[in-house]
Amino acid sequence: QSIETSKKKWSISDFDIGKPLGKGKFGRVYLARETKSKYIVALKVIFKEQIEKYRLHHQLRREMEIQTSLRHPNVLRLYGWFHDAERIFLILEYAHGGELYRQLRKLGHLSERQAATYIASLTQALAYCHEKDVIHRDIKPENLLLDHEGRLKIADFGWSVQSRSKRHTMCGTLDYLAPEMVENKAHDYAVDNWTLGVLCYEFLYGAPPFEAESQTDTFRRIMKIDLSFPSTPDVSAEAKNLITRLLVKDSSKRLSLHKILEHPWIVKNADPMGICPK
Ligand SMILES: CC(=O)NC[C@@H]1CCN(c2c(Cl)cnc3[nH]c(-c4cn(C)nc4C)nc23)C1
Repeated sequence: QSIETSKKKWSISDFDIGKPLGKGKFGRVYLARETKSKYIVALKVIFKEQIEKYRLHHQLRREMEIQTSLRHPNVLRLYGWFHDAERIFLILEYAHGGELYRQLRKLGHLSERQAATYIASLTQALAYCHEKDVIHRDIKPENLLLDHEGRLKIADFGWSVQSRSKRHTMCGTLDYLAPEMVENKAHDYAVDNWTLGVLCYEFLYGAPPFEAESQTDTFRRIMKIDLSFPSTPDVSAEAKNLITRLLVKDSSKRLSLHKILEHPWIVKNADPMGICPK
């Protein structure tokens, strides 16, 4: 039985539980090994009474349906799930490299090649998700993991929606919210394009573009598109051009995912294998 076969009825006795890896939105995540195959996974444990208390059934079910259906090298796999009396267990792909966030904090900011490689990977993953009518809406460094080769993996679809229609619900921290979400207006796929602009800026400068002391000030800066580029680190004009063409208030005027992949800065700097050699 490989971990990939979905027919198998898994249970907690099929796994040796290892160290805690951190906490996701609804519960904790542990390193775990499937006893027979010795396959390493991340096991996300969610307490049913937490889900009931916050009435997050539909959201959790949606996260599971979405993540199970997605197959992309830059999207963390959900292999399957099982439950017991009080807990739900998600059997997730284990990303050996950990959270991209930690690498960003450690390095301060990334090189243009590394940043372009991650943005290209994210763009390809989002293009794939949008083809499957999935808007992630919560792409931020904490939800980005790295595999053993340094390849980016989007995790945590807790806030994503399967939708054709426009969406209205608030979510995520403010720094990454597009104007139409900040204004709680109907929004569509283009929110993810905006977020790519925010992330590209943060990868290159080490902080998001509209960071401010208070949420109110961040709101204001987003609504005004109050974008400025520090003089250090020295960032190429092409990188600034891409960021400027994504952080556009009118969502219909943002650079499309396909146009991002053709942008000179991406073409010149992104590593085609999604792994930026050190
Ligand atoms: C996106 C998200 O759900 N973040 C919260 C959970 C924290 C650990 N989660 C992991 C998930 Cl869901 C999958 N793989 C992981 N690998 C790691 C990790 C590896 N190292 C060396 N350090 C860490 C940490 N963590 C995970 C996800």
